[in-house]
Amino acid sequence: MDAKDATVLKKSVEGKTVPIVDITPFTTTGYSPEVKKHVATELASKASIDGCVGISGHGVPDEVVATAFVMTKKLFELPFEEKMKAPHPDAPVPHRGYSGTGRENAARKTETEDWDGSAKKADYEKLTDYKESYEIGSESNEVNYNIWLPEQAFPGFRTWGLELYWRLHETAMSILEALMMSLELAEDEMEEVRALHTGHDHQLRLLHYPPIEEVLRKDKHTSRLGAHTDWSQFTLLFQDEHGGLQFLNRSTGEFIDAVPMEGVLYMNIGDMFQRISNGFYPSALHRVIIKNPHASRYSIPFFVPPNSDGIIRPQPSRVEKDGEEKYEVVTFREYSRKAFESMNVYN
Ligand SMILES: O=C(O)CCC(=O)C(=O)O
Ligand SMILES: [Fe+2]
Repeated sequence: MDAKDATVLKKSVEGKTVPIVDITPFTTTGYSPEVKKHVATELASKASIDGCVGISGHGVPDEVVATAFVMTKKLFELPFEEKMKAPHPDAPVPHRGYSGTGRENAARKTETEDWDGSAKKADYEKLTDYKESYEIGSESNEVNYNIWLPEQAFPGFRTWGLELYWRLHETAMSILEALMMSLELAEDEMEEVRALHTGHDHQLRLLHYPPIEEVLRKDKHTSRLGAHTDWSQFTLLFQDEHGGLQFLNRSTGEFIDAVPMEGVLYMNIGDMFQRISNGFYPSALHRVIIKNPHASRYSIPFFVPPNSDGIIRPQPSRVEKDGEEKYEVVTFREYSRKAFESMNVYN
């Protein structure tokens, strides 16, 4: 890609937005297979373009989402010393607890995949994402075990976090069913994919992006969140009213807005489901730009990775349709270890 193309890639298009699909028939009982098939087909046509789609009818009540943002804000408003009572370790595992600003560099992972040939490696090396985060998982995950604040530091936080985790698990599994139906997988293939999801491997992430004036005072090598793909199967995301999340329009090379809308979550395909689907669904390149520099921005992604021993292979019926196997078999453990190492900034 030459320098001119790279300029285009960095531009975003005003007015063009991410498509929306209503998945109510997958989150509510009583719908016929024909109706579900109709939704799955719509999902296939919309989400296969850029690997992203807005989802309504996802089953998470508005009040639950509103409370989630109240709790997230309260968490990050705690004094730094309090938040550091649940520190993320200086290691990839467990990927849990609180990370202060400047620890991650999401674009670094993607840059190694050469999405933008003009990117100056030295600049990427210096760049850090200016955000703070807190990761929550299942209490039964013994590898990625939770790192909690003491109860008195934030009463009710732990109970709330786990409730939200399991609520989002339900939605995620409904979306998985829709995705599998959209790929027309055989029943044994669906069983193989379902078996990758025991429920204990998701990652609920609470995110805070501070106002930008504060960022600029501290360091010029910062971004809200550099362009990257997720390594999950797929990711669900709620963002506040400030917006800023964008996905790459693969045909034009421009980024399009994921506009905040009540009742809509954004779903993006990650590296693993790109492989499972033999490339039918592309892993979505996304970033967070500054829409309102004066305000804090909050978002809540829910990553849906396969379990860590999971073997990820393009499903045979897709390979047969495509006439070639586009990806080699990988284990999620090895894939995610490499991805995590490449994007973390250790002191
Ligand atoms: O904050 C957002 O809207 C995006 C977060 C994200 O892409 C990530 O954490 O991987
Ligand atoms: Fe992401």
